[in-house]
Amino acid sequence: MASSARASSKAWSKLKKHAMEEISEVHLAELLRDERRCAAFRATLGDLVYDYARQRATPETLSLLVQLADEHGLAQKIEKMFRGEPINLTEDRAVLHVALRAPRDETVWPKQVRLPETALAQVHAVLADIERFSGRVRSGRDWTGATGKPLTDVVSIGIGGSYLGPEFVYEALRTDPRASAAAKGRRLRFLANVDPIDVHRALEGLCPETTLVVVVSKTFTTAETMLNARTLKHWIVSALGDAAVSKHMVAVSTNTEAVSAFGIDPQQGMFRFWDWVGGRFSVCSAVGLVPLSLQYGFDVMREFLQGAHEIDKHFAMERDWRKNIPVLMGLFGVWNASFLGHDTRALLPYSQALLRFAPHIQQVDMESNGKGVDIHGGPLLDPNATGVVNFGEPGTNGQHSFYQLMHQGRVVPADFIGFRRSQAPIELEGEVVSNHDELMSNFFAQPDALAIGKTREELLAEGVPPELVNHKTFPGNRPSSSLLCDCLDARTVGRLLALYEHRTAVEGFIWNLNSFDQWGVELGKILAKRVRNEMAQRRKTTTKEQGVRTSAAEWNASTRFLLDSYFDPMSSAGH
Ligand SMILES: O=P(O)(O)OC[C@H]1O[C@H](O)[C@H](O)[C@@H](O)[C@@H]1O
Repeated sequence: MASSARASSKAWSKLKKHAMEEISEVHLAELLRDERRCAAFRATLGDLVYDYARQRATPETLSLLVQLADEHGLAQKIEKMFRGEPINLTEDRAVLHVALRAPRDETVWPKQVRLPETALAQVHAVLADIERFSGRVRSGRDWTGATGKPLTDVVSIGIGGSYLGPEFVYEALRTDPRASAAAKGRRLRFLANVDPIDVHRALEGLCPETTLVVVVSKTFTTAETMLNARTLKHWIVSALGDAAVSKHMVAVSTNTEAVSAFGIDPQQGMFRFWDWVGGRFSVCSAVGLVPLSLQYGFDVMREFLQGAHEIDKHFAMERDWRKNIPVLMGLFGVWNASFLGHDTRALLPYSQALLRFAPHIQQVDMESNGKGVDIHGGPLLDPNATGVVNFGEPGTNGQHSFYQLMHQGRVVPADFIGFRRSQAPIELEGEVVSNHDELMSNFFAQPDALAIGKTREELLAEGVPPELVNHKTFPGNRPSSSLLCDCLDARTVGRLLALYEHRTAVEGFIWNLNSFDQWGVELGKILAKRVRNEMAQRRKTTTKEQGVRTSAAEWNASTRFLLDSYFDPMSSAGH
């Protein structure tokens, strides 16, 4: 497929040529002087603005990217996803996270993108359970701890997709006035890492009597999560006895048997999701909805789902790709990686509340598109460009950290995200602007500094000493997009999530890879199991008298040395 897709994709070769012969010759400073282009290079959806005038692209580039999307069957691929066809071929699974946030009556959609009725029924049955359960716990009366005290604190155990998204949403809403009022008197903690330090931190200041533990794991076999779950079970049981588990622990999973074997009654304390929800796309399932509804109440979370759904609808229904925001984001992602050769990109939200957005999108994107073969196991369409390195940090913090490299070092395409209003405004008398306006001044300035830069001539005209001119030159021509929304409320958090989920899907569809499996995480797990077995063995047999048994021969010399040194620092002395 890979080579034939490339051969049959006229747009691919045209884009290569266009990038080399035309785009390499134009500078963003020049492109930004074209008012008509600037006016055309933006898309809006309600209060949300996506401005891509600072992409290194001309109207010709955009036409070719649209052609590329069509040649790669983007519309058909999106349709298959919404209809629930098993597009995750290696696992023979549908990819239906969009059903998690669709209203119950969403079957009125055109049939090309009609979500399966059974999925919608399943989703809404679980949502009703979550609404009921979270209401009971939050009431402080209807579901209490084993000693009758209200469960005011929640520890959500989970890792990867069962952690990153919920934590991003938790942080994003922590300072939203409505969500924070609803969370009054409640605490939500996340326990992800198997590092015992994380247990210590998650439990700091908590008391078993008032704590509810939510064990979140799609498979209910993930080593880290299960050890942490056993650790907290022990914490609860040793304080309150075995019977307390049914009041203090619930599970979110697809694996009923394992939940039951762990000691949680699936009838009473399990919230289901399904194999058609990928871990990193599961925030809108019970994975996020259980802990977040406990913290912020179901009504707030309903708005979050509505926000995500708005984008889903726009993504599925807007067939003019020039107006479809997630499609544009994906097309520029492909353009920057495959045609302009940038293998890194930055996510720069100008909101401290989005501090965990980049880590979540890192998983969404890098676990999805960091692949070595195409969807059929053949060579990749673009072996150099799939799997972009994503990183990010809220502005303005990042400006005082890694922006130096972005301005004068490597070219890192960036997404700037800003808001018209702050979640928590401050206006000081005597200051020229509000604190939020101060923040946003940077949101508007940085993309231009990256795009336009500063020339030698300008510097010399300003009287910069000649020996400093080279140091102070900014080459510019560094691409970015700007997303501007009203305010970071639950609805907008949902919209941001869906935009970035779909960006990844669009890129995967164009690159023709499977964005929905993750075989690359398996080998490390298998090796860790072997090491664990060896460790258990050694801990058993190592005594003072016997000394440390040396590592089994199955390890290479380096691993053998490191293992020996871990067990006995003296063994590495002299090396
Ligand atoms: O939800 P779980 O089954 O515990 O899986 C947790 C995580 O671990 C796996 O290794 C995958 O890399 C992730 O995609 C997944 O989200």
